[in-house]
Amino acid sequence: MNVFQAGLFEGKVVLITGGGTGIGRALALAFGELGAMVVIAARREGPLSGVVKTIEDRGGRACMYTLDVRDEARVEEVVRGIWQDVGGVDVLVNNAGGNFMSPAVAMSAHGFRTVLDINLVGTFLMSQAVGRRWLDEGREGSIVNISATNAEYGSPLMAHSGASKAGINNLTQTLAVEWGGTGVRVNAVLPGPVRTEGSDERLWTDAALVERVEEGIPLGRFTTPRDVVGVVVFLASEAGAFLTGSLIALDGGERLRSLIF
Ligand SMILES: CCCCC/C=C/C(=O)SCCNC(=O)CCNC(=O)[C@H](O)C(C)(C)COP(=O)(O)OP(=O)(O)OC[C@H]1O[C@@H](n2cnc3c(N)ncnc32)[C@H](O)[C@@H]1OP(=O)(O)O
Ligand SMILES: NC(=O)C1=CN([C@@H]2O[C@H](COP(=O)(O)OP(=O)(O)OC[C@H]3O[C@@H](n4cnc5c(N)ncnc54)[C@H](OP(=O)(O)O)[C@@H]3O)[C@@H](O)[C@H]2O)C=CC1
Repeated sequence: MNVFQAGLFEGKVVLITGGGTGIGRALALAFGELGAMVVIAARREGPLSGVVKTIEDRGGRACMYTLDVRDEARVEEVVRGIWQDVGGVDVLVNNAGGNFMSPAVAMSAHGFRTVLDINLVGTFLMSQAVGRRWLDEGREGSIVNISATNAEYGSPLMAHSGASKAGINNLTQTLAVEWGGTGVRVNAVLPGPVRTEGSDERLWTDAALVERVEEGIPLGRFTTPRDVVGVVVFLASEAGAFLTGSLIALDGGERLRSLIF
């Protein structure tokens, strides 16, 4: 992260959902190193407290809330608590997400809804709870949604995830238009495949599949959490001040692989 100025987010509060593991953890540690007050929120206390401790051990500031992004009442309670405890939020990263592999014909309606609820409805609820306060206070803010390249060109074995991420892309652009007048920016990053705790357990379990996918990526490797950090920090910073409604694919060209024959 040393391409970014030290103290870039000094005085700013950055709220990251799903900040206890994977991409969210990498984001939390990076924003902590850049001086932000980092607030992380997810269901499990264990991973969250580990990240808070690491940030504090490195001299940064952080706190945590347990919440399920599908629970509207709890989302409102947590966001109200954040406003009381640390004075508000400057950057919201909607990173919490769920996925599993299943052919569409075998997927239960509950399984489909579960992923839609976490990814799309959760992103809406968090954005609404934070955005309402920004609009009421005339306060500027930046939302970065973690989408995925499976939002585009179909999403075999991940019908729920692809549909939810396509919804996130559209929601990103709608909120960018509705809220732009008050200085609220809303953007999305679309990573390609990333190796993380959650995805290794649920998606990248087959070594042959991983190898095949990796071979098809023009830049020759999976996206890393560090790649995601660079783009999210850029979008949330002053360098991204004129970007809103942007959907940035971050996949080493993986989504274009079908163009090579
Ligand atoms: C280009 C690359 C594209 C990749 C894009 C995106 C990648 C990622 O998102 S990776 C992130 C992976 N991390 C996670 O998924 C972490 C969070 N995940 C979870 O908590 C669970 O996996 C969850 C999504 C299933 C949600 O958990 P929970 O709320 O506890 O839901 P249930 O366990 O009660 O299950 C609900 C429903 O879904 C069915 N189901 C769950 N897993 C599977 C599976 N592997 N195969 C088929 N069906 C599954 C489950 O059976 C329930 O349905 P019903 O049985 O009909 O009740
Ligand atoms: N890995 C990949 O290949 C890709 C991932 N992405 C996206 O990146 C984001 C992060 O995923 P990744 O780091 O890989 O996976 P992880 O499973 O490591 O992280 C997901 C995080 O979301 C939290 N979470 C899940 N469900 C909920 C919920 N209902 N309420 C609150 N928090 C929740 C989890 O914490 P807890 O269980 O404690 O709630 C966990 O910390 C997701 O949005 C994912 O879709 C996008 C493209 C590719």
